Amino acid sequence: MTELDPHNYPEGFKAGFASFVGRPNAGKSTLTNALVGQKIAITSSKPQTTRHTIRGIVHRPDHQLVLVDTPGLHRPRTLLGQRLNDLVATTLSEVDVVGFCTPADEPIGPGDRFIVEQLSRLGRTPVVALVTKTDKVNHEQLGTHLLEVEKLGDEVLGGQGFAAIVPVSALKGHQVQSVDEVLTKYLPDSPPLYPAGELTDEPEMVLIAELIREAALEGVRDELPHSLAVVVEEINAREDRPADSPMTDIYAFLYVERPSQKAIIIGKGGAHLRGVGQRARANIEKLLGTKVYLDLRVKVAKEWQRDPKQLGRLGF
Ligand SMILES: Nc1nc2c(ncn2[C@@H]2O[C@H](COP(=O)(O)OP(=O)(O)OP(=O)(O)O)[C@@H](O)[C@H]2O)c(=O)[nH]1
Repeated sequence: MTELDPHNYPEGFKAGFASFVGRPNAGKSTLTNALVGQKIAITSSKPQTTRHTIRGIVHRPDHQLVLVDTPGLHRPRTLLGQRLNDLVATTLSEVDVVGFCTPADEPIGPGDRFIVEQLSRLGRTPVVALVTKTDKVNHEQLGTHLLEVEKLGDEVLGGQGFAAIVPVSALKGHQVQSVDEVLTKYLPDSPPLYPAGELTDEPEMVLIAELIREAALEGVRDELPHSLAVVVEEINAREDRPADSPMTDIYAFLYVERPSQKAIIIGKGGAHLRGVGQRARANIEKLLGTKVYLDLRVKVAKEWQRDPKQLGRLGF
């Protein structure tokens, strides 16, 4: 990685913000990770795991692209859904370019149209279509999908349609570079916005909560898809540790809506919760680079998805 000093950067340097939107599961987090080159956003095979705006930062010698990973844009159903959509709208009005992600292996549907309609209200912000997961289709299918995407852009975005259409496979690393180049075209001339080496500005607490939530949902997603919230209460560096072997103590609560869900999270004889602790700890140790002691408590918070006070307390 090239060291960049905010006061001393190459002439013509560009820096700015981009955001990926698309239906749940469209591949936004995976693309963010592929661009940044390290696991930052949380990916999963089930929709709507990304609740927070997590930024990945792409550092290159001549530009810096700050990615804002938004939750799946969708029609609001619960209050939580409404908050997510507000978050998406606020985020999108502040970025330099939007990447609309649509998976190559799924037909363009009403969900895509709904999202592009929302994007058409953004005014001057350019929208680039990113056709994701191209490794899952053959050339012919890809061609058909690209034409459909073009048609959608022309119909909904008016005269110009999408600013560009780029096929990409984040999983195979195919065309990831092109996505970076196309998005960078729309960034303003600017000094670097973040120091080199910084990959995300999301507070550690939120990243850790996401890692615990991801571990907790493993194996029980069908039973608890949206009923789980994780709050990290405390992160402390353990005192009296040798300098070459630091340890971090982390205390977190897992909130579910019903006692039956608490039983699922804890599992028979505590087996599920033990597994959650082990999986989450391994990932948190990678994130922090220290050994971790993880204390997890499960609590029932009824109907938290619909209660504004609870939502505020849980950080939404
Ligand atoms: N084959 C293939 N699978 C992919 C690719 N990109 C993402 N996926 C898979 O698609 C699923 C969803 O990917 P995510 O990156 O979590 O999707 P997302 O849009 O961030 O999802 P939400 O957080 O629900 O909005 C995961 O199982 C990924 O492994 C790709 O390029 N090729």
